[in-house]
Amino acid sequence: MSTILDINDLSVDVTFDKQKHNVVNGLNLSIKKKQKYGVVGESGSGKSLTSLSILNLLPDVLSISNGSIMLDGSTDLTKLSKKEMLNIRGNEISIIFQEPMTALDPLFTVEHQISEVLRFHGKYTKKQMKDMIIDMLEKVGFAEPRQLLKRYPHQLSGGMRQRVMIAMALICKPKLLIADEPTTALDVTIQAQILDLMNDLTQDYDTSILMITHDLGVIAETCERVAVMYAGTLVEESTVEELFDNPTHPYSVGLLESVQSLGDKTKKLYSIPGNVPTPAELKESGCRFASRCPHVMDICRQEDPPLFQIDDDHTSRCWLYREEGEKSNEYKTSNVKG
Ligand SMILES: Nc1ncnc2c1ncn2[C@@H]1O[C@H](COP(=O)(O)OP(=O)(O)OP(=O)(O)O)[C@@H](O)[C@H]1O
Repeated sequence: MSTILDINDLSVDVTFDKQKHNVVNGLNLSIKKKQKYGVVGESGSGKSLTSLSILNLLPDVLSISNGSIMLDGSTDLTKLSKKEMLNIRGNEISIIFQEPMTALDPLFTVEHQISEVLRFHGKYTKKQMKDMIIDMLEKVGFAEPRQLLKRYPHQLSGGMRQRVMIAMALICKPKLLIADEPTTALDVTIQAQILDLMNDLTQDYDTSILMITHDLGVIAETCERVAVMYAGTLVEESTVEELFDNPTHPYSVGLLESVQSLGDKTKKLYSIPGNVPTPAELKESGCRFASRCPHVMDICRQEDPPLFQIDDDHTSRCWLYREEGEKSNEYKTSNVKG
């Protein structure tokens, strides 16, 4: 399978009090065509900044300090101007946010907002646009799409608004859909419907998904591969099945434990002690998880762990796996994607 998005050694910095602090650190991710790829981590792990970097939507205080983001092997998105990026957004890459009201304009009808996307990216007559919009609204599950055309966002429920967002995001059949916490604001029953819908439609359109979430349940439901992020670094990467069966990084183990304890009423609710360090709290070197890790060793506080190869398809940024990394002959930081 060829690659649709290749993030290479991406670093993002934030500037405050005239100082630069690192918030995404040497990130490597590769999403294949038609693949559903998840990025999971607690609040503050750098997930959203990764998706905003892809779309050149970083706020002014944040900037990409290193790396490239290749779309379809040929276009480095970090090199595009805001204007050039407008042609990519909505057409080749679309994004759905947690709260559709941030993306939908309260002043315009559903029909107007979806036609804007079509007007920007194609040359269609009014009649063609209307037909395409009705067809798309039907695909996202509206039984009476014509009745929806003249409605305003505030006249819709949260689930309906998210369906409209999905219609807007997919109407140009993008190569990649970034879904940033797309169901977090919705009721559990609606969540499942929206995830199913995204799964089905992206399959029909051969669209890859980058799913950004703090919720491992969402990853299990929708994704094939997963990257676990912590304080701006990728700490573990594998298939979703492998992460659930054989998590290696102590942070991933903690995340999984907190999900499992949710489902087991006999167990006390588990949460990983402590918080993700803020950019200003990060140490110069050493593992970023060291202060919360139950297995912390001296080396963890001194040296940045590289990504160790656990097996062919599984990497983990933890000194506990140094031996496995050496055995598999991959313990060369220059050789491993990190
Ligand atoms: N506009 C901003 N100004 C300053 N710092 C920021 C800004 N946005 C994010 N950060 C910092 O960057 C780090 C990563 O933020 P990011 O939003 O990517 O995390 P996240 O994993 O997506 O969490 P969340 O789910 O809460 O959005 C955080 O430590 C945050 O403090």
